[in-house]
Amino acid sequence: MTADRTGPGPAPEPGVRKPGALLVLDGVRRCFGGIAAVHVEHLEVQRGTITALIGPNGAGKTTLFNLVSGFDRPDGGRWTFAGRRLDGRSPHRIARSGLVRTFQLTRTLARLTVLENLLLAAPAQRGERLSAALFAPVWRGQERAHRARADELLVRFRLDRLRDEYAGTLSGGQRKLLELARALMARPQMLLLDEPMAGVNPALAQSLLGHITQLRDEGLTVCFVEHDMDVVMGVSDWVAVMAGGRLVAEGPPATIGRNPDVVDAYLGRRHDEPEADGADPRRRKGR
Ligand SMILES: Nc1ncnc2c1ncn2[C@@H]1O[C@H](COP(=O)(O)OP(=O)(O)OP(=O)(O)O)[C@@H](O)[C@H]1O
Repeated sequence: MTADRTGPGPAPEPGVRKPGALLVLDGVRRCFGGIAAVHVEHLEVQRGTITALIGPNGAGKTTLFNLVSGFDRPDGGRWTFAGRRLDGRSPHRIARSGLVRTFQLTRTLARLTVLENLLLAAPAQRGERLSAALFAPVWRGQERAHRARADELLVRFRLDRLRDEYAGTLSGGQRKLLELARALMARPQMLLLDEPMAGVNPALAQSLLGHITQLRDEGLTVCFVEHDMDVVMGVSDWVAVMAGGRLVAEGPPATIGRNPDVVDAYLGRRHDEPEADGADPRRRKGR
């Protein structure tokens, strides 16, 4: 289901209920040294939308991503994905449920080729288990399917010419495309992207944004952390704002840009107000 981006949507209130919510968080808390880095009472992510998660440095955005994807453990709370409880599950189980988070290429992955990176990101192969020696034809069929999926993604992201290059030789933007392609090997329902545009040149950033909206149009749900307000306002259907670990506002991008609480807590000025020097305020970073 793709969200209706033209008709009236959910009210712009923190914690608002949404039709077709895919991810639903309740009372999710994480403390470091007695201080709550995250304390989200209620948050729903609507299926088939692009949701930007914004907030000042230290607001808790990355910690929230780590919790939801199983890479960190909460001190309290629960969340469901497509109606299934996922709190307490391992990152592997969560990814298998269809909720996948991208990571920057590690040094180890940089020493593998682009194609190897994709094949390694494929869902666990049954052939890896000893008992599966009995099922060699099944395993070979799976491997063929993974290769076909990798080829499809290499073409989609225009990385096919680079398939045999070491990932470490790619440009910043090409690495981001590879990270996206790796996440898509498992055919997820929802992607969590942490600053997908960081370190990407403007031309490739446009192409990356095009890919993300295209994936949304095909039914994928995307939630991304971003500091660049230009990107946030240009690409997202919905914006959730965190400050001090809490969800302080949410709404469509235009509404969020005019929300006085958000302006105070984060943006510093109204999104649609010109700066004194005449520069477009959307060029300002939220940092
Ligand atoms: N492993 C950790 N140990 C101790 N404190 C942590 C840890 N991880 C995060 N924090 C603290 O939790 C708070 C939230 O950090 P987090 O990185 O989630 O914020 P953020 O919104 O992603 O910030 P940024 O935009 O700068 O990436 C910060 O005060 C941070 O110092």
